[in-house]
Amino acid sequence: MRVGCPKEIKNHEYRVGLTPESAHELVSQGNEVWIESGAGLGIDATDQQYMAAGAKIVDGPDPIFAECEMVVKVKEPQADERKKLREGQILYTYLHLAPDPEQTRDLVDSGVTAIAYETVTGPRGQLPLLKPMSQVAGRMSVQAGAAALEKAHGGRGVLLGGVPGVMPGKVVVIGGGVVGFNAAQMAVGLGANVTILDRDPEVLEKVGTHFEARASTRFSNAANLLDAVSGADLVIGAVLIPGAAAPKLVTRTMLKRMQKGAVLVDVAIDQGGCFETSKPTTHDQPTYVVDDVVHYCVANMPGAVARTSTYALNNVTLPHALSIARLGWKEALKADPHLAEGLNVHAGQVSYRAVAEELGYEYRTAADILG
Ligand SMILES: NC(=O)C1=CN([C@@H]2O[C@H](COP(=O)(O)OP(=O)(O)OC[C@H]3O[C@@H](n4cnc5c(N)ncnc54)[C@H](O)[C@@H]3O)[C@@H](O)[C@H]2O)C=CC1
Ligand SMILES: CC(=O)C(=O)O
Ligand SMILES: [Mg+2]
Repeated sequence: MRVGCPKEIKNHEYRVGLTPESAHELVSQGNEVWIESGAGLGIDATDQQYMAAGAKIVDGPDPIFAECEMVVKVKEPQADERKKLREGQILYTYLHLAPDPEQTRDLVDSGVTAIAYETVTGPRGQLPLLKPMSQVAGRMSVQAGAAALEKAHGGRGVLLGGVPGVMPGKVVVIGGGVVGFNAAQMAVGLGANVTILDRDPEVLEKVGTHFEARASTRFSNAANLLDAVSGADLVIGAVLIPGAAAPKLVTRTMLKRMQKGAVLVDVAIDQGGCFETSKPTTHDQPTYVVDDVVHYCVANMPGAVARTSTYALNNVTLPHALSIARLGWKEALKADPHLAEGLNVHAGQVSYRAVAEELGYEYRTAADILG
């Protein structure tokens, strides 16, 4: 198969869909790999390294979208990229369609076969292609929140770890999955006072057993959320209902009860965000203020630590890319029901239930498409 990898064009997105090592694996299994010149520069992977791996370097993204059977990326295709997608082409990348009606419409209109990293499942129902980026974003959320808490950045001037004789900051993590667990690890490590809320008793038990007295757990309902966020210095939004738009758990009314200069980091922003007042921001301008509360809502947090993130991402995306290239998308999805969960759009039809329901499309099951 001819597999192409364009340079990412989202704001401050330095990751790349294929590392030279991944390109080499694809080439050594008999595939052709086309890389846009400069695509790897964000991680210091040069065109020469890709050529040494057996890839062909092309100028600009157009040859890749025009001539490659599969396009491998990191972020959802931006409007300019979507215009270039073709019927029958395979797009393999993060999509986050439920909160994004424009992108969904363009993918449906293009006739592309779009496989979303974030909905591919693992044998125990986990999301293995989302996991490494959630680990990164969870860990980063505490760094981002700690910086935003500084007075010069609009925050209330609290050091999360405190100092001897002065109380530490209060960190509230909503959702104890991968992002939440990693955020809690960092916040606990800094010596903050940490509370994790989730509505899944098994998650509460796992997190409670792991952190023991170093963090508190609370069931997530409206009353407990209001109580927790109203006393918090930093609130991290880390909920997920796979493939669906995030529930708005912290309402505008709750926000008004928060402390002046408190910080919200909404990691769930790529699924629309779990605070009513969240809207996506970029690494260029990561924060804004509503009702005296600082909001950080960057939808591609891992892009800022592109070296760590690109390698962590390629570790989990490459095996499926290899099987799609070897078998073709249809046989690869038939052979692996977990990969089939990644099919979101095919030939003008939406094949992921939560996306179809959220955006009002007819839903056609992947099983039906695969025949
Ligand atoms: N902004 C960014 O750059 C990035 C964003 N993300 C996003 O972060 C979000 C979280 O991802 P993961 O941690 O991997 O998901 P996960 O599935 O591991 O964890 C989500 C947790 O939310 C909990 N939850 C669901 N409804 C809840 C509620 N009403 N109250 C409290 N908890 C609730 C679930 O029980 C689960 O434990 C996703 O939207 C993901 O796409 C991930 C990586 C990067
Ligand atoms: C998961 C995701 O959206 C990201 O890594 O940017
Ligand atoms: Mg994202």
